[in-house]
Amino acid sequence: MSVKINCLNPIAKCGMELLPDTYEVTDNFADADAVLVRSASMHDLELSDNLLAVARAGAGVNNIPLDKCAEKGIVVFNTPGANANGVKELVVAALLMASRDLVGGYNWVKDNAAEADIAKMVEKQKKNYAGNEILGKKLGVIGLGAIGAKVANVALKLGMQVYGYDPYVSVDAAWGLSKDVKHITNVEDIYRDCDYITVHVPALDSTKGMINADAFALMKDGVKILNFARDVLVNDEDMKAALDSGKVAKYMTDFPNPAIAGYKNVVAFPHLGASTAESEDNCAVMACKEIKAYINDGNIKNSVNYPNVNMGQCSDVARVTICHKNIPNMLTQFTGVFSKKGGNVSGMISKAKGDYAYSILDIGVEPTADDIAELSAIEGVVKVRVIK
Ligand SMILES: NC(=O)C1=CN([C@@H]2O[C@H](COP(=O)(O)OP(=O)(O)OC[C@H]3O[C@@H](n4cnc5c(N)ncnc54)[C@H](O)[C@@H]3O)[C@@H](O)[C@H]2O)C=CC1
Ligand SMILES: O=C(O)C(=O)COP(=O)(O)O
Repeated sequence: MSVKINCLNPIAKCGMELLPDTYEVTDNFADADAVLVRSASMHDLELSDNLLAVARAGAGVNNIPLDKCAEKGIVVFNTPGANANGVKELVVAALLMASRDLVGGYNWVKDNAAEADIAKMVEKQKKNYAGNEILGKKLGVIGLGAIGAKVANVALKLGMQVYGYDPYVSVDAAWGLSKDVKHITNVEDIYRDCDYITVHVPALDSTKGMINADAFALMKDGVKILNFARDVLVNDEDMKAALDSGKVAKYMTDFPNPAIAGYKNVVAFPHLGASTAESEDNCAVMACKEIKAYINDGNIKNSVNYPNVNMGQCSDVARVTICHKNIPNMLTQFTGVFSKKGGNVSGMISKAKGDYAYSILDIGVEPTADDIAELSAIEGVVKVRVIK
């Protein structure tokens, strides 16, 4: 079995090295069985019928057409938490940079580096770059997933009072969260009370533009906003008005766009959150393991559009996997294809996620082309694969 992998972004070598020798890298997207991607947008790409899987080496999947992939039986993975520490550390830097005018001070020194009496000038100039401390200040964290929980915990260690809001927090993330984070159930309490607000939610229809004029109206004057999640979470025009009025003292973001890049009191970075050697390695390793487990054994871990399913390795004659719609009466139809010719189904697992489901069947007979055609013809079946 030869498997063709296409990388839409560079993927760290230590991940690629985990792929077996039977895998080869292709530059041709249309030819690929599996795709590895970071932030490259896939929305305008034609998805071929042979494409089985996409692994996003990272967290956010807003660059991938998830529904279109599900409809074509393309399983999309991400790498939960693999770059969270990288982002957390950059957010800590941003918290400090929002408080001390490191950028202004640094630029002043650079501009005056040739002055012979610079050491003397510094003592006169420094008042222009004075700031405040974060100790004792209130930080609101919106979204307590892999990144938000880490940011909340480290901010407590830096002496901040931390307010956390996440109505859908996972059990894992909640376990990792310090009990000293104040549990907020109405996001407006964060807007009203906090000196710093940081957002760590995915870009969804429900979160787009959430930081807008209504939210600013509730906030303290001089609030500092940190956005290391996605630019679309913030309404740019409302942000510019809030910066103009002084409602927002600083907007720290990893997502510059033409509307806010270069705007007064905006400090923007070129999407650096996950750009550390450690995060890139962690994401690549997790993504490549996910692809290998799916392509070689049909097992799904960390998918965002199909359910997680693990049936280990096949010890019977053959394994057939089926991506299908989450509708009644599918399993009896699947087993029927094999049982009517005396084929024993020795193992079966089926799980659903939203409108889609995924089933694995281990069987005691070699499936024929007719069997596969029969399975594929069942209404609601999206993709059938013979693994072994
Ligand atoms: N700057 C960068 O380089 C990076 C940015 N990101 C961005 O950060 C986001 C978060 O990443 P992770 O923490 O790893 O993801 P995660 O999936 O672990 O956490 C997201 C959290 O947001 C919560 N959430 C969803 N809707 C919400 C709402 N309306 N209000 C409050 N909470 C809500 C979820 O319940 C979940 O706990 C990603 O989706 C991505 O957009 C992620 C990694 C790197
Ligand atoms: O993981 C994420 O959501 C990120 O934003 C990181 O993006 P990147 O892999 O650095 O292009």
